[in-house]
Amino acid sequence: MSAPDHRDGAGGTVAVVPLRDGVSGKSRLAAALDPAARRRLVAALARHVVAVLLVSDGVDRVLVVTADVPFATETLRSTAPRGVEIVPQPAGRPGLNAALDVGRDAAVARGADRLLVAHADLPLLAPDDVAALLDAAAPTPGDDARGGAPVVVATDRHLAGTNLLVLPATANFRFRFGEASRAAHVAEAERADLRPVVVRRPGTAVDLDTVDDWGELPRAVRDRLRHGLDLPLP
Ligand SMILES: Nc1nc2c(ncn2[C@@H]2O[C@H](COP(=O)(O)OP(=O)(O)OP(=O)(O)O)[C@@H](O)[C@H]2O)c(=O)[nH]1
Ligand SMILES: C=C(OP(=O)(O)O)C(=O)O
Repeated sequence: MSAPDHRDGAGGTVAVVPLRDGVSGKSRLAAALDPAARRRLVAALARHVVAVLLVSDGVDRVLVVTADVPFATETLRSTAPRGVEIVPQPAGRPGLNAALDVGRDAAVARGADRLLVAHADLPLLAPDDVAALLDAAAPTPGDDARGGAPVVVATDRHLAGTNLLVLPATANFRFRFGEASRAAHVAEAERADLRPVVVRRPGTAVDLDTVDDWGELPRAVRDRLRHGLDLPLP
């Protein structure tokens, strides 16, 4: 069952997508793609993730947090009319975890009761994946009495990182993206007395960081991303 639609009012589930600048991202792909191709790739991937979130049941709003507003604006030009909002990341708050704190503040200010953090580099993400994460989450954020877990961690294919994360918007939960973040987020949920569940599905587990990740993508997906072409929505 999908969450109620709060598009016209306060509350609901707000997706927060961190997006790095158009120059430095995807540095680990430098051996496979030149800077212009990496920029096209980052843009096409971000458009894909945002487009999936915008059509997913249960997602009420999409915020993209970035220090590079011109890049994000250009990247999302085709999706912006459909409701994505770009939130500037101040220069004094650098890094991924700080970006998410900025996004959380913005989401709470817009009345969010649940956050869905989604990285902008998930080429196989589909609306069914988003639905599965929200189904695994407690219907009332922070309350698992009616089934579902307050914190849902969607890990990567190595079971090491976190590609998406569902949590109550106002929970005392520190973002711990970086090395071994799957275990760090599970520990953080337990510290905050919020039951965590870890989910691993093909659409949520495949992120694009390394040359190995690039090589494992279906050829048709690689060809589109190399040229900055949008990925088809399933
Ligand atoms: N706003 C913001 N987003 C970030 C930052 N660092 C990473 N991201 C985003 O967080 C997600 C995961 O990024 P990573 O895979 O850790 O880093 P990356 O920049 O994509 O790639 P590498 O250069 O290889 O580390 C992607 O959506 C990035 O765009 C940051 O400092 N600020
Ligand atoms: C920062 C993370 O992602 P990535 O593996 O994309 O660097 C993480 O998993 O915590």
